[in-house]
Amino acid sequence: MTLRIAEIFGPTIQGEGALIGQPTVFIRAGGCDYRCSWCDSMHAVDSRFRHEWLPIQADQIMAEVEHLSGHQPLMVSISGGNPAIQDFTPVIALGKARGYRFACETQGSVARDWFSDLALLVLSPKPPSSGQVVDWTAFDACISAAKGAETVMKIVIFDQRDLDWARDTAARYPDLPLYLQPGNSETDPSKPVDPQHLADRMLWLVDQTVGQGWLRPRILPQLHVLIWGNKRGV
Ligand SMILES: C[S@@+](CC[C@H](N)C(=O)[O-])C[C@H]1O[C@@H](n2cnc3c(N)ncnc32)[C@H](O)[C@@H]1O
Ligand SMILES: Nc1nc2[nH]cc(C(=O)O)c2c(=O)[nH]1
Ligand code: SF4
Ligand SMILES: [Mg+2]
Repeated sequence: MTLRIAEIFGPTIQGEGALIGQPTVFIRAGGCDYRCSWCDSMHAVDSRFRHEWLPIQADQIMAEVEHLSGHQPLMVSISGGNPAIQDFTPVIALGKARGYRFACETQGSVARDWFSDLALLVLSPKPPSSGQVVDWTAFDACISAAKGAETVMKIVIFDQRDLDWARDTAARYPDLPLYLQPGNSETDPSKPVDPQHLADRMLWLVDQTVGQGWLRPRILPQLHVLIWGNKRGV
């Protein structure tokens, strides 16, 4: 069975959320059931890039991960696109047998049995600014599919409306650790990011959460964007 993979890269550091700073290899699956207006990974979403998504077998994927990591087991993040539209069971089984651990980033629109094989499931429901509408039944099915696997929620915030939405969403899931990250409005890899702009976005988000007495979320920037801008494969 083959999977459609847009890119495999690393080791780099996890730039977002619960595992920020942790050495990680990324497997970016090709294809997504969403079209977020601000998606920073359209090369793994838009079918215009489909010819770049290699059909590749699970053992070839793990061979590349092992090659990149010098055969040192580490955290592997399965992202995309939406990796949940494909079956990563064999990749995770091969990797775990060799000591690798797996995290997955998904928007929570498709539940998979293999979520329970993960060390961490990152569910990132999409706020109004994305232009997408969350199917909460599917989202709840993702939480159930994770079974015992650690599950966190990470929400991207562009504006006040997103923040109000995140507060309501967080209240529905009082037991999920919650991460907020400011949205990056410049996703063109050929354009530089302005570090002061990113800092200003963080400042606004901290002011509007912690500053207003909402102390539940952890608020983190995209560390990889601070380091490498919108460069691909980092
Ligand atoms: C590219 S997505 C791929 C995984 C999955 N489709 C999802 O959205 O969770 C990985 C993470 O990047 C976030 N993301 C995408 N575009 C972004 C942007 N412009 N600014 C900040 N975060 C962004 C997503 O919300 C998600 O948490
Ligand atoms: N360094 C780094 N950290 C990340 N965290 C989530 C990413 C993603 O695109 O899923 C990502 C990515 O592309 N690079
Ligand atoms: S769900 Fe994720 S990969 Fe798909 S369009 Fe939205 S941000 Fe991009
Ligand atoms: Mg990314």
